[in-house]
This record gives sequence, C-alpha cells and structure tokens, in this order.
Amino acid sequence: MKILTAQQLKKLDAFSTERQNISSADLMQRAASKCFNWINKNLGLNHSFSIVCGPGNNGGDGLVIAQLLSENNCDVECILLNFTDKNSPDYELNLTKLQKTECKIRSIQSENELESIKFNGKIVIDAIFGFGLSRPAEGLAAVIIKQINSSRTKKVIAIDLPSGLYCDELNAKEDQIIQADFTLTFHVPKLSFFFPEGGNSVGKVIVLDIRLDKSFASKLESNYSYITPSKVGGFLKKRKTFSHKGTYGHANIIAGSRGKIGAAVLSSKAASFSGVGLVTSTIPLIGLNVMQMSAPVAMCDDNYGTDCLEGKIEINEKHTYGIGPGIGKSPATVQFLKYFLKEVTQPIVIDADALNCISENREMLNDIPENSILTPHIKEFERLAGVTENSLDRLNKLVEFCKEHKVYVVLKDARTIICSPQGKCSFSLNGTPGMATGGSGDVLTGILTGLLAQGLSSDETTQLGVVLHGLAGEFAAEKHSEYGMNAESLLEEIGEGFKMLLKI
Ligand SMILES: NC(=O)C1=CN([C@@H]2O[C@H](COP(=O)(O)OP(=O)(O)OC[C@H]3O[C@@H](n4cnc5c(N)ncnc54)[C@H](OP(=O)(O)O)[C@@H]3O)[C@@H](O)[C@H]2O)[C@@H](O)CC1
Ligand SMILES: [K+]
Repeated sequence: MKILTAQQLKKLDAFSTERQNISSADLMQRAASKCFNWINKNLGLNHSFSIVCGPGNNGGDGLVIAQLLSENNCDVECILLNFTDKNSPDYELNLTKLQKTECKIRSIQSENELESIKFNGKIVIDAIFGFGLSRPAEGLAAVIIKQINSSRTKKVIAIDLPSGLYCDELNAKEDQIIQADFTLTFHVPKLSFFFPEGGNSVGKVIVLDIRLDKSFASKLESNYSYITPSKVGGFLKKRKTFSHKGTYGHANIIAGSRGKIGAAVLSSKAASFSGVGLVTSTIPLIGLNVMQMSAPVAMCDDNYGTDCLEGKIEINEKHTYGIGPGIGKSPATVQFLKYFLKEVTQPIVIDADALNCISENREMLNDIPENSILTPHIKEFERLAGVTENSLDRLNKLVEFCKEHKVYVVLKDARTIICSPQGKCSFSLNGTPGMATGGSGDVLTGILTGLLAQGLSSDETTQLGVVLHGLAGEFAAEKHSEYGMNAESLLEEIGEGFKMLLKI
C-alpha cells in the first residue's frame, strides 16, 4: 500500500466522498466510528475518557468519538482548544451535535485555564492536530501536550497522528509531540512514523480502513509503500506433496571467525527454519565442532582458513550465498571476500563485516552481482554511503545508492526500510524493541538467504524476510517479554511467523 503525503490524503479524501456520493461529514463519522469500535473492542468502555480537540477535522473526529462514547453512557469529557475562531465546518457541525448529548464540554482559551484539568487515571484521546499540522505546536497546544505527556494517564490514544508530529516532514528535537500508547491512523501509516525523529511518539500503530478509494490511491505517485503480512504471505510458494530436499534450494552461509562462530550458528539455523532444502555453513576450521554440535542440520565446509576465512572459494552455481556474519575484517578475509565477489554471479545476501570490508575497499562495490541484498544497520550504511544528517537525507542516499549499484538494501532499524534497485522504498511496522540485541541481524541474514535459495525474487525475499523476522520478534516478545528474549528466541518463533502468514 502506498504511503501518501498530507496533500495526497486530502485529494483522496475529496475523490472518495465524491465517488461514494457521501459528504465529508459522513466520512468523518465513518472514521470516528472505526476509532470508537476499536476502543470498545480493545480497551472497553468502562473508563474515564478525556478527549482533547483542536480546530480542524482531527478535532472533528474527536467530537464524533465523544458523541459515540456519550451515547454509550461513558464517563466522557471533551476539552476544546479555542486558539482560533477558524474551526472547520465539520467540526462546527459535530460540536452542535455533541452539545445535545450528556458529554461534559469545556472550552479553553488560555494556558491558566489548564491548571484545573487533570488527566491522571484517564484514557486521553488526542484529537488536537492530524495531518493538517502546519507549524510546530506552540502556546496553548504545546502546553496541553506537555501536560498530557507528564500526567499519569491510563492510556493515550492519538487519532490519525500524535498531535505535533508532522505527516511527511521531520520534526525538530525540541518540538512538543503527544507520546501515544496507540495511534489509530486512517487508511495508511504516515511517513513520519518510520523515522526516529518522531516515530517514538506513535506507540502501537493501528491502521483503520475507512474505505477510501483504493483504485484512486494506487494511481497517486509515491516512492514509498508500506508492507503488510497480508501482502507478503502471497509470496510463499506452495510445497508440493511429491517433493524432496533438492526441490527447495541450497543456502550456503559464509560466516564466522574465532570468537564469532555464534553468528554463523544463528544465521545457519535461521536459514534452516526458512523452508530451504539444504544448508551448508562455510566456516573457518575453528568453528567446525561448535557448528556440528549446535546446528546438526547444516553441512559444514571448513576448507578455507583456521581462525578466519581465507583462500579462494569454489563457487557452486546451485548454491545461494549469504556472507558476512562474524567474519571479521582480517586482511586474509578481505582477500577471501574480494575473490568471492569476483567469482560469484548469482544474487547474494551481504551482511555485517562483509559490508564493513567493502566500505574499506570500495572497488569491491563494482563486483556485487545485480539484485543482491545488502543488510546494513544505520552505521554500516553510513560507512558505505557516507554520513547522513537525518532520516530524510538517509532515505535519499539510500535511493541513490541502490540505483547506482543495482542492489536491494535492507536498512535495519526499529522500522526497517527496504530499497530496490529502482529506488522504491518499502517500510515495515512489524518487529519489537526486544529485537534490539546482538544476533538479530544474523538471523535476518539466514532467513533472507534461505528464502532467496527457494527461488523467490530479491524483491519478494526482502519483503517477506523482513516481515517474517519482525513477526518472529513479536511472537518472541509475547512469550518472553521484550526484556527476556534474544536472537535465539527469534529462531524458535520463525515457525509461528510462517503460520500467521499462511493463515492470512
Ligand atoms: N482523508 C482522511 O484520511 C480523513 C481525515 N480525517 C481527519 O482530518 C484530519 C485532517 O484535518 P485538517 O486538514 O482539518 O487538519 P488538522 O490536522 O485537523 O489541523 C488543521 C487545523 O489546525 C491548525 N493548525 C495547524 N498547525 C497548528 C499549530 N501548530 N498551531 C495552531 N494551529 C495549528 C490549522 O490552522 P492553519 O494552519 O490553517 O492556520 C487548522 O485550523 C486528519 O488527520 C484526520 O484526523 C477524517 O475526519 C476523515 C478522513
Ligand atoms: K491527533
């Protein structure tokens, strides 16, 4: 699904109401009903609700949610921020309707009036600003945002976007933004959700389908899209009854050096849980016993070096290679990598120290086969493509890099970004902060190599692999918490990830 700018969302909104022959107020009613239903189903109605409304249509959504809560006999208070008299028409219409209900309404003109408002113990619904934010929140809006953020609220639910967060621009560090537990966003997540500059404020993102015109949306120009489990589930190939290990490809994980054999084990095991027919681990001799004992499913090729990989590898055209986890950067390994890249012609997966060796020996960039998949984290990417100033600068450099080198890059972060050789970027919302531990990346390399080996294209591999890895993380966090999980927990949950993708 395409990620759209605020301007495009406005166009889509206008087109959809015209096409469906409904008014903009009807669309607002639909959007707000979706929010109400989500709250009812997931949090229940037995709470004290405080709804804070700004002057635009985001505030209008808040007013309709207040009506619905009030009609359902909830304890609800609506706070109107009157910093302008230019309220939107649908806001005015819904305020008149709300005034006919039992809902308590308080109109706030100045900062002193905020002192009497308490958010402690309440569910706060943030409907101050949505995608119409045109400048940083200041004055009354900034003060109330600060007050909500520092209160002991039960939960904060942001409608469409946390107020103060831009839709498709970067916020400055000092900007006041609502820190939401949940963001109920309409139609599609917004670009800013994927960047660390504001993305920490969104909490858990719930995308609500408000039936905007999908065919019109698909024709809008956007370089960015959002990957969902339901989209990538379709990339999985059906396994045939009469099939054997040779049917499903051969992943060859080139990894490890003295003290870093664990990386090779994690990658090889992850590959073996990805549906691939066969796994070979190409490791230095030092890792042979460890690998054979901890990953008996993997065959070992220990012909290249004792403590680290060295020498000239013989390329097998039938193998799909993933190279890098734990290989180190010793001069012998750099030579090994140089030779490998010169010889290999099929797309490969390149991770970790292999990327660091390449950034220090940039001529190797020219030898990377087309459509290969590079999986740097932000620091590794900056070593390859240069230091970046912020997320938007990084995104632009990412597009340039992928186009220039005709490769896919999976830029690993809390919100992983995939960029294709055509410069198209896909974003995933799957994953959890519990995955921010050593070895998670090695697991991703294994999954990607295993999927690529099964004949999926690089495009399918990156999208499916990133979502699957994120789902495995979510299942691990559910079982062990975000604190009590590690990269090995991900391995155990890859199967649950597959089960979910197969159900959709
Ligand atoms: N298509 C969809 O997806 C649907 C969208 N819907 C909803 O509409 C929302 C977008 O509504 P919107 O366009 O009215 O803008 P919104 O965010 O309410 O704010 C605009 C107001 O705030 C003001 N303002 C801005 N910044 C300010 C600041 N820093 N400090 C003070 N004031 C500031 C601005 O003033 P101005 O910039 O004109 O001076 C204007 O008065 C969207 O997020 C979603 O919730 C649903 O109802 C239905 C389907
Ligand atoms: K909001």
